[in-house]
Parts: sequence; C-alpha cells; structure tokens
Amino acid sequence: MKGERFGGGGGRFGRGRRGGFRGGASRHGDTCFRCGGTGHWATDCRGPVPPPPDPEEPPAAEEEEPFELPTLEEVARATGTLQSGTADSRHHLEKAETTHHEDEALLNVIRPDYECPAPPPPMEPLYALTEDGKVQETPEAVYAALRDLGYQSFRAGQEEAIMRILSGLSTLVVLSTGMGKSLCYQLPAYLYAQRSRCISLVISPLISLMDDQLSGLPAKLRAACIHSNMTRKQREAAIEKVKSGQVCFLLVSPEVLVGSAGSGAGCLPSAQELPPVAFACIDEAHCVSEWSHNFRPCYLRLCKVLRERLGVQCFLGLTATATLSTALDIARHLGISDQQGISVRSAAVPPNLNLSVSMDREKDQALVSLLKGERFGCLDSIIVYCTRREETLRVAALLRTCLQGVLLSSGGLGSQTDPAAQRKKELARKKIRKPLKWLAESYHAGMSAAERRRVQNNFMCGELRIVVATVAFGMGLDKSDVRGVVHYNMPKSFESYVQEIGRAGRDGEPAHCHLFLDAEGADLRELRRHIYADTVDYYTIKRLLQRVFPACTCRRLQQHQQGRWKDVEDSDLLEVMKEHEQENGPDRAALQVRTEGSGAQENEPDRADLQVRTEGSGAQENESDRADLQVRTEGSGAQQAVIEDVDQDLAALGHASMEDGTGRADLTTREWRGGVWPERRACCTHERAIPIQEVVEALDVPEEGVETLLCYLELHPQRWVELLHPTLSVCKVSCYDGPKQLQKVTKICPPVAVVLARKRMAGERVERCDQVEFDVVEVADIMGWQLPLVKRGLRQLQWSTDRAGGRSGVLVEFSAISFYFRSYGDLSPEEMDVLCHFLHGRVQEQERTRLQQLTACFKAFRSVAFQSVLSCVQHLDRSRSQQLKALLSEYFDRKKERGGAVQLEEEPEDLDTNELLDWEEQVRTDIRRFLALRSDEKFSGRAVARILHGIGSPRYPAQIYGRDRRFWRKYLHLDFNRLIQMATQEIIGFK
Ligand SMILES: Nc1ncnc2c1ncn2[C@@H]1O[C@H](COP(=O)(O)OP(=O)(O)OP(=O)(O)O)[C@@H](O)[C@H]1O
Repeated sequence: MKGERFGGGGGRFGRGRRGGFRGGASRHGDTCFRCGGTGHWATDCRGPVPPPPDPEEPPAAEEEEPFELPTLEEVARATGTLQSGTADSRHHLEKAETTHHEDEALLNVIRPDYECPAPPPPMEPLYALTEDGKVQETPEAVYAALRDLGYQSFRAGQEEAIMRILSGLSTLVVLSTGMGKSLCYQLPAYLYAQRSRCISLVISPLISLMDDQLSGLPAKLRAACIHSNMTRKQREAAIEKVKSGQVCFLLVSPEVLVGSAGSGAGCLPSAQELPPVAFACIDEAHCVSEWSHNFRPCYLRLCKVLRERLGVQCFLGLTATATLSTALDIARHLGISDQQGISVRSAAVPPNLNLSVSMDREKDQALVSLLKGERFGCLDSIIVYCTRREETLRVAALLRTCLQGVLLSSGGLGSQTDPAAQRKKELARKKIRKPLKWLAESYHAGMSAAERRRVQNNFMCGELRIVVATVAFGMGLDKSDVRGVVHYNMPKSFESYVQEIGRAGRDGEPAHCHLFLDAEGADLRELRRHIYADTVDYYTIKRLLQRVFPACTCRRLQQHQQGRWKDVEDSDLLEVMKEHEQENGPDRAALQVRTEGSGAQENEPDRADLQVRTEGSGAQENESDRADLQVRTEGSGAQQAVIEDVDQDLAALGHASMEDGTGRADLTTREWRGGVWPERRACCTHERAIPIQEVVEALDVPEEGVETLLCYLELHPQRWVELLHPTLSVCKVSCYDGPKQLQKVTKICPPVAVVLARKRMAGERVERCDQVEFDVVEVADIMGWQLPLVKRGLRQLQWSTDRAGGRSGVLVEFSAISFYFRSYGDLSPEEMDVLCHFLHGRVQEQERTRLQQLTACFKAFRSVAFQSVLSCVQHLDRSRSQQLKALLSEYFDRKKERGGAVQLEEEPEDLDTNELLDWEEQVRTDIRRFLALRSDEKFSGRAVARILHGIGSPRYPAQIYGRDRRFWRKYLHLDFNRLIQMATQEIIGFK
C-alpha cells in the first residue's frame, strides 16, 4: 500500500529505508510513526520500542571562561514575572531556584498568559425585527437613500438583501454578473454611517481594481481602500480617514485583513482604534467554500478574524457563481442559519446572452469565419478567452492579420426593431480601416502592469475591438457593453464558463457567446494537467504532518503523565505500567491497571466498568475506552460481542465518531482502533512556525497547496491546527563587541538567555559565541510568552542610551517568512496515521470531483455542439442556446449531496486506455533514459509523470526541466495516474 501511495522516489527507497529502524520518535521518512519500521502503519505496529535517550551527560562547559546566564531573579525582574506573575509562575520560579538547575529553570519561566483583548460588542442593527422575527417593511428612509445614490428603484433581489443587512441578519446574495450586487453593501453602509459613527468593511480579492471601484462610486458615498499595492503613506492616509469617520465603507483585500506572506499583513489598526464595524461584506464569497472551484485558504481565516478580532456578527456574502451546494457551504461559514439567509438566486445565465458551441477541426479558420460572419461581425467589443498565455499572443496576431481591412459587418446583432442595435449597425457601416493595434491585442498575467493597463484602457474606451486573453482579463471589469465572448478553449468548469460569459451584455442588451470545443479532447487533457498539478500524494502529506505535529516533551505532557501514575501505590505495578506504556502507548498501559490491578475493579463486570468510564467527564477516561477494550479482548473472540455493545453505548452517549471533517464517516472504519478522539488533550497547543520557502521546496508543493492542507486540518471538527498570521521565524542576534556582549544581552533579554541555555544543555559550547540564530517562535512557545513581545524585546536590543547615536552594537535580524500556527504535540502514532488518511482522502476527493466536473462540462458542451461553426456564423440557433442554459441551471441548482461538492455521475472519461497500451514500451524506455541522464537526482513517480506531462513544480520548475523537449510534455496525451505507476515501477527497477 505504501509503494502505491508514495509513488516510489527518494524518500521511500533512499533515505527513508535507511533511516527506518532508528526509532519512531524521529518520525522521519515514510516509516511507521511508532517504531520507525517499514511495511506497516502505526495502527498495526508490533515493532521495537524506540531506544531510550542517550544517558551520557553533555560535555561540561569550559572551566576557564565561566559563562554566566542571568539568575532567575534577574530574568523575572527583567520580564516583570515576579510582580505580575500568577501563583503558578511564582511557585515555579521558587521551585526552580531551589533545585539550582539554572538552565532548566530558565526554560520553565512562565509568563502569565497574555490577555487577548475581547472583540468589541456587535453593533445594534438599524432596524429591529418584527415581533414574529421577520424583517420589517422597507421604510421610506431606505428609498430616500436609494435616490441619494442615484437610483430610482431596486433591481430584483436588492431590496430583500439590503433590508436583511439593515436588520442585522447575515445574508448570502447569489446574483449573476452585472445584476447590481454592489448596491447590496453600498446602501446599508451609507445608512449605517448616517445613523452613527461606524464603518462597514468590504473584502474584495480584486486588488488591482480597487482604486477604479472607488472612483466609480456615487458622489454621496465616501469610501477608502487599503491593499498591499499601496505605499505606507497611502495606507496611513486611508486609515486616518477611517478613524476620523470620514468614510462609509472600507475596501480591503483579504490578505491585508488576515495577513499572508509578503502582503503587508496586519496593516489594519486594532478593533479598539477602528470605529465600530456595522457589517462585513465578502465579495467573491465562493472563495470561502472549500468546495468551490476557487477555494482560497486566506478566505477561510477571513471569517474567523472578522468575528474574533473585529467582533463582526453580520456578514454579507456576494457571488455570481455558486452551485446550491457551494452556497450552502458559504452560508455555513458566514453563520447563516435561517432558510432565508441565502436570499437571492438568479438564473445562472442572464437571458440576454445567446450561446453556441461548435467542434471545428480547424479552430483558427473557424474563429476567423465567426468573427467575419453576421453574428459577431458587427460586434464592437469582444473578448476571446484562451487557456495558455502563448496562445493569446498567437491568436491575437492571427486576428490582426486575417481581419485586417475587414469592415464590421452590418448584420446580426439584435432585432430589426431594436433601436440600440440599429444605431450600432449604422456606426459599424461608417467605420473605416483602423490601425492594426486597434483590432486585436493579447492580455495575460505575464505582461507588465503598464502594458495590461494600456490594453484594458483601450478596450474600456472602445478603441480596441478584440482582446485575446487568459482568464486574468475581465475580473471586476465594469464595461457594460461587451457584446461578445468567445472561448477558444474549453473553460475549466461550469462556474468559470458562467463567470466569463457574464462579462458580456451587462447592460441587458443582447450579446453573443461562442465556445470552440476540441472534439479530440486536447483541451480536456490540458485542463486535467492543471488538476493533477494541484494534487499531492500520501508521502508528501505524511512529511508535512511530521513538521506540523512534531512529538513534544513539554512540561504539561510530563505533568499529565506524572498525574496518571500518582494513584498507583504498588511500585512493581507502576513499573509494569510504565513498561506497558512504552510498548503500547498510554491508553493501553492504563488498561493494564484496570485489568491486571487489584480486587474490586477486576471483579466488576465489563459493562459496568465501561459505563462508569464512558459517563465520566474526564478526557482520559474517554480516551482510553476503546484501546482499553482492544487489549482486553485481544486473543479472545468471545468478547467481540462486548465490543459491539460498547460501541453502541459510546454512540448513544454522544461520542462523535471519527469523521473526516465533512460530516462523512469514511474514515471511521479505517481500522483505527483508537476510534474516538479525546475530548481534551494533555498537551495544549504549541505555537510553531514552518518556513514557507523551505517547506515548499522540501515537499515540492506550492505555497497555496500547503496552506490548503493546513486549512483542512483547521476545518476538521477537532481543529488540529489554528492558523495565525505568517511571520518571520528565524532570528539572528549578532554582537559586534564579541562574546562578552552576548553575555550581557542574556541578562537583559531572557529569550536569548533561553536560547543559550538550551544550546548548552544540548552540549554546544556557547562561551565563545558572539552570534546566535534561532527559531523565535519556538523560543516564545517554550517560554510561554507572546511572540510579538519576544520580537519587540529582541528588536530593542539594537538600541542603547549608553552609546553615541543610540546604537548598541547588537544587530537583530529576522528572516524566513513562515506558516505560523498552533498545533498539538501529543498526537499518538495512530492519530498521525488517521490524519494522513484524512488529508489524503480530502485531496483525492477534490481531484476526483474536479475531474468529474471537467468531464461533465465537456459532455454537456458536446451535447449541444454543432459540427462546424458555419452552422451558427450567420444566425443563432435559439433552441440549442436554451438547451445549454437548461443544462447550466440544472448544474447550479443541483442538491447538495455527500460532502459538499456537487456529485456528478460521470466518471472521468478515459480517452487514453488503448493509446497507453500502444505507447507503453516507448514510455518506459524514455523514463529509463530520463533517470539515467539525471542519475544524481531523486525523483518520485509523480515527479517524473509531471515532467512527462509538462507540469512545473517548485522543485522541478518548467524553466529548467522544460528545456529538455525530449521529455517535457511528451506524453501529455496519456493518462497521468498510469504514468505515475509506470514511473514508479521504473524507479524501483532503476535502483
Ligand atoms: N437598482 C439599480 N438601478 C439601476 N442600475 C443599477 C441598480 N443597481 C445596480 N445598477 C447598475 O448595474 C451595474 C452593475 O452593477 P454591479 O457592478 O453592482 O454588478 P455586480 O452584480 O456587482 O457585477 P459583478 O459580478 O460583475 O461585480 C452598475 O453600473 C450599477 O450602477
């Protein structure tokens, strides 16, 4: 099973195997979490016990140069621990002093827990609910405000959503593009700001368009924005406006609010400095849902930060594309509990859009014919979407050549009676040759910002007729008269399709959309590559978990263990228990006391014993139930019935079964004999940091991928991790005046003293050190201090009043932006296994769902496609257009099924099976050649398959591996998973 999952490669067949039996504690490689052996999971482990730690004392520090660490008294005084410390910390200090183990004592200094300021109380809604809990009739003041903003009446859905927000009820609005979602936050923000000094927050991912969004606001609506592209000065000016109550709403990017690598995180002032927040609007709210086509981990933390830091209670979610199941998931995140919370759902595709699909072999030719024909020939503003950047350049050049000198056609658009269409036709007739650059230009994210802006501006003001773009073009584009959208390649999902065609006809006038479908499935394969590129394998997940949950030996865990033994008076029994615990883990050892222990308990019937324990409230009791049973019944089939009974009892007592976080119970049967997660853990969460760059390279997974996995752990009902703002985790303290200066630093800066104490305990010589580098998050965690306080203290070391210029001669540098989170340190090997299964199951399910959706999309488009574009060049076939709209509506309205994703019956279409058989020998030969050429590098099966599919990754980037065309993208037409299998086999054979 491991071979299959790990896909071969360096870890399994190299380092992992050699490091195998060194002991489970290290948790390295692909070995069993418990014993470090291979060939089994920790759940089934009967392997050797890890060897005890080396009893040898660390070498003593050099005598001649005594190195003085500050006394505990000094540390305490420097940190204020003694004055403000809790009884616990004082007691600890005293105890530590008497033992004279200064290094150890230093590590145990506890600072009273930093009190996080409580979030401000939620703001009173503008309108109270009626006595029966309903939203009031719309008061006249709301209509007056609507007129103030320049509108005469509400569009469908707006009034309902606005009244809910004004009544303090969280709401999700699902309306197709251009139907006026923005008013749903603008008007409530305006009214709340009129009533009292407050602010509404609008979170939007479209950073580059924020300034445009502000400039397009109605005159009476004042707003500000903060995003990571602004200078510090600009941000401060915006914050000043917010603080002084000059604006109704503040537009921010999610990164600014919750922070992420390099985003200028946390630039918002604290809740105490901000005016009260009336409500928070989350634009593009589908990004909140992990089942959405566009899940963004940052969005997940968004709701949490808004709730916990800013006290937001009322949320407004806005999205144009959400299936019913995604909408329900978003509603859950936003805390919308009532049925009416998902207030508006419009038809997936606006009625003014006319859709068509064709399957032409000669796509270039077909595109030119389409744009020259009656239907598209007279359209002024057209977007042509391509999947790949290079293609946008090529197609734009093609269109400039082929449409050169062609007058806009006079036919096609709209009916004879439609005056707007007639006017356009007139204009079209008058148009004479335009410069070529006005005809068609390309646009993609790889272009410079200035170039992109130029193309966009030309298109917006009507100078440029056709933009050939990747999906990067059009997000938040407010050009109401885009008349045509052409998909040169198939979009990646129905959601993307609807979003992209929704950029046409926002003014409600008729508009045309055409899609070219590659009948051979080339587009399908291209899109599948992107899905595979995002997938991670089991081994990678395991290695990530090893970093997220390193086994700890913290004080609390030790105390917990000591507490477990304290009631055992018989010293022999204590020994037996400890031995058992070492061999079997804590739960099973605890059982031995009960089963092998004395008198009364032993004679009690099993059921009664169990009932006492299952009804008790202590975590330990619950923790031990199932393991307890396992041991008791080992080797005795007769007691199986008891287990089943107890399982039922446990269920009846409300013990949550082990679920994978989505309400499903797939993993309950994963042969994990622990069965029930403990209610309370011995080891409280520790703060930890993993440098992003390091983990991305080590795991060969992009940052976004790692973040998503961490989010899944946070989303799990057990909340395995709590994600915090990314932070710089490596600190380097250098003393220009040499080791003596570092000694002085330890006296005024306890964290540095702790670092040196630890080094000394680990046997390092610290006497001659004049610089130290350490993980500042780890040190803060050991000390139980707040990270910002530790960092502030360290930074202050650079300044001194004793020296001229104020510099102390100490340099403090922070580096390595890192994922920063809280996680447990006492996960049992079995639990680690289960978490691996959980994450892997999630990843696989995502992959499967996306592949199914892609195939469903392909089949749906194929079912309404013409063989040739010539069938719809002149006139639209309305029935086919309606047919496609019906398919889309069906998809978006489909009921939530298992999990959260819309389940489709389709299995990914296997276009490649026969082809693969024909190619197998050649593929294998190529893989062997590749491995031989790069024999000094390590590859996993997946890495090789990616290269053969032309998928770049952090460790094997396209810029380097893409140069060798003998392998790169060579087998794009063959099934990816099969390639992994073949590559894995070849790697094994090769070694
Ligand atoms: N009640 C109304 N009456 C008239 N015009 C309106 C009304 N509400 C919105 N509009 C106009 O409709 C256009 C589209 O509105 P808006 O940008 O809010 O749409 P949207 O749904 O947010 O679109 P997208 O999903 O593309 O962001 C704007 O020009 C806006 O002024």
